[in-house]
Amino acid sequence: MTYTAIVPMKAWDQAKSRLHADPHVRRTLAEAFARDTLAAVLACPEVSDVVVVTQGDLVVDHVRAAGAHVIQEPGDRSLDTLGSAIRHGIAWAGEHRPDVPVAVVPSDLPALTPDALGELLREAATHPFAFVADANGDGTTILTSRSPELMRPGYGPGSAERHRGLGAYELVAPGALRQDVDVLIDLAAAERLSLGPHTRQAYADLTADEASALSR
Ligand SMILES: Nc1nc2c(ncn2[C@@H]2O[C@H](COP(=O)(O)OP(=O)(O)OP(=O)(O)O)[C@@H](O)[C@H]2O)c(=O)[nH]1
Ligand SMILES: C=C(OP(=O)(O)O)C(=O)O
Repeated sequence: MTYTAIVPMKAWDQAKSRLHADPHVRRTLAEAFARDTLAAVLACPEVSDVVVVTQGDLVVDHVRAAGAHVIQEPGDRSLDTLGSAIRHGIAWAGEHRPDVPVAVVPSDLPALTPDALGELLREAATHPFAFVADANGDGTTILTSRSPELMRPGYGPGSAERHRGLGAYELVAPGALRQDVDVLIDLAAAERLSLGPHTRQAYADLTADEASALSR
């Protein structure tokens, strides 16, 4: 069973505001999380197409070179920007791969690995609609459905409860699939699990001043 993966990816200079870091550090980390997440999704044997939805020009160049499809979000979007980005991805899947299962994979999972994702997607395929709660338990990382038509994204604060309410089955998943990075403490938790190579390098490359400002 293969999947269409939909990866929402904010422009790197706009992403990860809750890290409360210097703009250069924030952008560098956001880019590294996104590159590691995308590399893991592209290398996952259960994924046949990867669709990245973004407004970022640099993201577009990287994503095309990496071998994924790109959907550029229109500028005039509703307030629910993550939801509308995902809906663009679902529309692509509905048009091009209507009978293929779908997985939404946010681009802030730097500990994600192709094998862990593959195992999860095989388990998810036994449920019409399913989700993975984030490491805190209140949010959602990965959301899956057996077809684009069955996908009901409810991302945003408190989304685990919302996805349960929408009938999604809660998948048991290892930390690598649950550890999104929203705030600094999440980065330390992802490091304990094992960071992807881009994030490991970006973290190691922080100057002593940047690292100490980040942890303050
Ligand atoms: N294409 C697109 N992706 C988004 C949008 N909002 C969030 N995302 C992506 O969805 C994932 C989960 O979103 P968040 O955890 O809120 O990440 P974020 O918006 O970068 O972080 P904050 O600025 O701290 O809210 C991240 O990988 C983001 O890149 C959006 O408006 N458009
Ligand atoms: C988008 C979500 O949350 P966060 O921004 O906290 O990752 C979510 O969990 O649905």
